[in-house]
Amino acid sequence: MTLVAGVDSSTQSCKVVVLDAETGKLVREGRAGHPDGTEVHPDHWWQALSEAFDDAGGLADVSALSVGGQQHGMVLLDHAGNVVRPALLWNDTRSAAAAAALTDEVGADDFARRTGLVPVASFTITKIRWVRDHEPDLADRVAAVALPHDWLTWRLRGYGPAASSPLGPDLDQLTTDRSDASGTGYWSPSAGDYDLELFKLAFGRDAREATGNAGPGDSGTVILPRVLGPGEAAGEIHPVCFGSPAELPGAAGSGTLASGPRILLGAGAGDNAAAALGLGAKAGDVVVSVGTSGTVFSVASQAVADPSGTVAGFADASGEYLPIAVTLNAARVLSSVAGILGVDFDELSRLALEAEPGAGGVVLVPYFEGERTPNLPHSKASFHGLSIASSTRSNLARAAIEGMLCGLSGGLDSLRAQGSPATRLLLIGGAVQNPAVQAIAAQVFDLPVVVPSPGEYVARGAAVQAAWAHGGNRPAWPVAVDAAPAPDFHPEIQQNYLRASRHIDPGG
Ligand SMILES: Nc1ncnc2c1ncn2[C@@H]1O[C@H](COP(=O)(O)OP(=O)(O)O)[C@@H](O)[C@H]1O
Ligand SMILES: O=C(CO)[C@@H](O)[C@H](O)COP(=O)(O)O
Repeated sequence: MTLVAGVDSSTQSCKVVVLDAETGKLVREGRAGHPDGTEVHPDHWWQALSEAFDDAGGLADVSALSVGGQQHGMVLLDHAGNVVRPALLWNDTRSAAAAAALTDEVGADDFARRTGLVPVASFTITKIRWVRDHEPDLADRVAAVALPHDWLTWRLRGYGPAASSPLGPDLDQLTTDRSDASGTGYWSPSAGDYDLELFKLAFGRDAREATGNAGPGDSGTVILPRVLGPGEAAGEIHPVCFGSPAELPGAAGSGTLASGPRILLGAGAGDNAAAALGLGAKAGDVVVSVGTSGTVFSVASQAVADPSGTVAGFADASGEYLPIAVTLNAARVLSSVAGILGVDFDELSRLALEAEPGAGGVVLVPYFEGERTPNLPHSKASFHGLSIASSTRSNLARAAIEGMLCGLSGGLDSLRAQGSPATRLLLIGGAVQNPAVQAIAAQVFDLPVVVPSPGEYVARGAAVQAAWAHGGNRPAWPVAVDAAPAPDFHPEIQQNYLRASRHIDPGG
């Protein structure tokens, strides 16, 4: 049996799946946690990756692997391959003013036409502008800008700081893929190329794409990862990328990596594009993921440019496009409200299902972390419609789930407005295991809802890339369905939510 592996280096944790390349059947899996916060040193991801490999029983029998990961996180490297500062993640909103400035300088229409995006604080381009303006000494040291999956792939191939990597700091070996490049704000899905003018506008320095050939760096020019195509390989895992076998962090799994056969490394992908691959999403499928972020996306044959910025026009990992709307407030809304109520997730679910659709008029606009769609980075969460009679624990629990899903339902409407056909909705992500989330999704979305069997679909999509790079063809593994809650659309839930949203204080 040929085995392939996929990684999801996500916001809260690192997950690894090992699958049968022929059938896509799960053979074993592992995971390790990431630290909290919107600013994280990439070394934590590296450590978690090593632990997750160990937890998954090592990679000795694996033929190929690929890395999916959280998008947009800014990893800055100097000439010696050192990380210049902790990465600013997709949910770090400090660059909101930089986003507004870049939008003013270029114009929303032109930005959308050139990159498929209108800047919000999540996108990498706003983060490099923030560093230019707030940390100029660090900005001067920057020799390359990468994303989380790019950096992990580079490290797995054996590159990194001289003291802690077998092959040293060759920045020209950095790679990425079109799905993750399309979330930077300086890569064009329609042109299939970097927009180096935009990079220079944001960071004040020239940039060029990595060549893949070792050579002397050109001192002032910033290197951007070489963009690999679908099915392409980035290289191979270096047998001692985690250090010499004796120094490995967690001997068993990493030790087998050091002594095992060569492992091909796929291109990797942004997590949402990887999930689309893992689900085998087709035209008409709309994927809703409820993890740290809330995302609603579909696979499209044409690049999307929405000058309102509601839909981001990413590229996907199969050669097509991935229109997407993303909220900052998803699974953590449920943990926050469960914390307020002093209950666990099971009890939150029981309470929410006890209340009537519409939660007795109680609405939670859940902007605990500010918001990205709509672009309200400084806003805060607020409950609306509370009366003595309606202020019950059940209504508060239901309002949390309804509010979280209504943000995504607005995204679905915007995807449709951009031309995405929508015939069914596939529900994935950690919070979807909550029965109330599944049942309430069937009331908030006006589409048949399908819940694929529980699984790490981002990691699975990365494994699709690994199998594709290894065997030369994209595998078509089946996806089992776990549940299909009966359609029970209640339009008043969204109407009440929209009414309450009009009263939001933008803050700032
Ligand atoms: N039964 C549940 N009910 C609600 N939320 C849950 C439940 N199980 C897990 N979660 C939440 O799902 C999130 C993890 O989902 P995941 O998709 O792995 O996130 P990410 O990919 O962003 O790291 C956590 O915030 C966790 O609290
Ligand atoms: O910002 C985006 C996509 O644009 C997020 O989807 C991140 O990619 C993080 O994903 P999770 O870790 O929440 O899965």
